[in-house]
Amino acid sequence: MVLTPYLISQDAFYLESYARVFAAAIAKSPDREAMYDFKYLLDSSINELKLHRGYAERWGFGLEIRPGHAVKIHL
Ligand SMILES: Cc1ncc(CN)c(N)n1
Repeated sequence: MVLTPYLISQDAFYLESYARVFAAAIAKSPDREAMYDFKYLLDSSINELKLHRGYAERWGFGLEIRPGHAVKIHL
């Protein structure tokens, strides 16, 4: 797969959405074990999002984009 600014931006939207869901899941976790599990997923999403930000900065494009059809149906 060729990484393009559009693909990276769309994936960043996907990752940010998942990160927000995992953050909400931490708040709603029934116990600490569940909190730890969701924190791991939150951290993983944020770390990947930072990689996307790195591409955006290096290649000179913004990550603020509206979700395309594929992302909308994926979420
Ligand atoms: C579509 C999609 N699915 C999964 C991941 C997590 N690597 C991602 N970045 N983008």
